[in-house]
Amino acid sequence: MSFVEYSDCIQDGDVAIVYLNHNSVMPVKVQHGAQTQTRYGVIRHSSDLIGQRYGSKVTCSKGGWVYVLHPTPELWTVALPHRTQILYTTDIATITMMLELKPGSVVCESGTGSGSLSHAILRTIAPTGHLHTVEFHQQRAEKVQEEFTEHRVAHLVTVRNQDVCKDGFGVSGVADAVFLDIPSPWEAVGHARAAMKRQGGRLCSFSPCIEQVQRTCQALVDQGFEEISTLEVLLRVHDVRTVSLPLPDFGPDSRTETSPNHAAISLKTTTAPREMPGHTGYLTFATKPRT
Ligand SMILES: C[S@@+](CC[C@H](N)C(=O)[O-])C[C@H]1O[C@@H](n2cnc3c(N)ncnc32)[C@H](O)[C@@H]1O
Repeated sequence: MSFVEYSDCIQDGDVAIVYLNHNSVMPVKVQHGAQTQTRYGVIRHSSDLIGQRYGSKVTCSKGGWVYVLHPTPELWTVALPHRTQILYTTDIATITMMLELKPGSVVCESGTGSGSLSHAILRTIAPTGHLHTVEFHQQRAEKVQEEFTEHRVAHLVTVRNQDVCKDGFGVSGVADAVFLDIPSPWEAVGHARAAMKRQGGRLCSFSPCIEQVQRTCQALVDQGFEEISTLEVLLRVHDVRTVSLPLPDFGPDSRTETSPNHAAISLKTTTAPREMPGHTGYLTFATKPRT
């Protein structure tokens, strides 16, 4: 098992994702002799997990069942232990596309936080890219390093425990893309520029408040970035429902003298929610031109 390579069967030492229902998934470190308690009863790792195929339905001791899934960055995002606010897949998908990430990309990120975005970046840039991620909170930096090792992606990432606004990313002239998710990104824009390749690259900054965006955009202009644009990604989930619509009434038919038609038809359609309490943050993108 690795977050960047698929395996068929569950092995001792893997991190598997136990799916209880759509709103409840949990990561499990698979170990010979260990047990995991769920609301459906106990899962015994040696007999229930090791050697089974990923995707199997496993019956727990109380008779209820769960699915055991191969980890992916998307499942990790909904299962990971939170140490901070995290980015979710709707924003992550847009960030990946707009930063033009691909296998082989070199990326700088700060702060690492709980590593939600980092895992998605690693899957995209594998097998030849590298992520330099900077986190100034020591325990968070250590915990995420431990997780990268358990998820077998540590060879693709360097974690630095330092203040990105004071000390930068620890590399210069190597990054194709930079991502910032810190309270004062404008203080890190100069370091971001220094970390990027001479031939240019893309930058993204995530901020919940528009005042942060304004200060970041000003810093981007001052540092010579171009194509600066800010967007917000809102997910609109449509409800499928059956509606009844009256057939159009064009008046009496003069030839047959029949009365107007008051019939209705019933059909399936979708409706968007009237309100979307979906604000996560603003994504500001910019391009560093070739120097
Ligand atoms: C909101 S979290 C990042 C979440 C992350 N994007 C994820 O998806 O899990 C912000 C992180 O930035 C770190 N941070 C804030 N200011 C920083 C700085 N100047 N240098 C390095 N890390 C910083 C915080 O300690 C925190 O862990």
